[in-house]
Amino acid sequence: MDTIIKSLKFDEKGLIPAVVQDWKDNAVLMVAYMNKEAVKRTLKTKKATFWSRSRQSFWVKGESSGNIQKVKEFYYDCDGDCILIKVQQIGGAACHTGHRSCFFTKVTSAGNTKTVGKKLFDPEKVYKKTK
Ligand SMILES: N=c1c2ncn([C@@H]3O[C@H](COP(=O)(O)OP(=O)(O)OP(=O)(O)O)[C@@H](O)[C@H]3O)c2ncn1[C@@H]1O[C@H](COP(=O)(O)O)[C@@H](O)[C@H]1O
Ligand SMILES: [Mg+2]
Ligand SMILES: [Zn+2]
Repeated sequence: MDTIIKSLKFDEKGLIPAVVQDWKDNAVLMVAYMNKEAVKRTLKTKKATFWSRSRQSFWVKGESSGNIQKVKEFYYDCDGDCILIKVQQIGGAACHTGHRSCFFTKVTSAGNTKTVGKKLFDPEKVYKKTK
């Protein structure tokens, strides 16, 4: 565990980005940040755990929606400044908007934006209390 932590480069705020991919079809689901403790918790519990910059707290993805991410594989890149986890996405959708992936806004070649894919759940219903 400590060897892994030492191989990772955390930024000046103690964070490292983590790309989350679906373990079956490699769809890119979301990007979030981990600190050292979030990396440790993710490896130990096999549940994707991040540091939420907006909430300044640990965030076990799915803690309120139930859409947890079971970690199947854990990678870091050549220079240790980015994590890649392959997960089994419980509930099918990673994004809090109800989309499967956070990357549902496509910039077209003409320079416009287009929403890709459909919502798999209604966030109003899944996240009962509003932020
Ligand atoms: N559920 C999500 C969620 N799922 C995916 N993402 C994406 O994960 C990234 C990190 O989100 P955060 O705002 O938590 O953290 P951050 O990026 O460090 O902070 P910001 O600077 O973006 O505000 C963003 O790109 C989001 O699009 C989510 N971001 C926030 N949430 C919120 O997290 C809470 C718990 O949700 P569950 O984990 O699904 O139970 C709810 O309040 C949700 O609204
Ligand atoms: Mg963000
Ligand atoms: Zn999202």
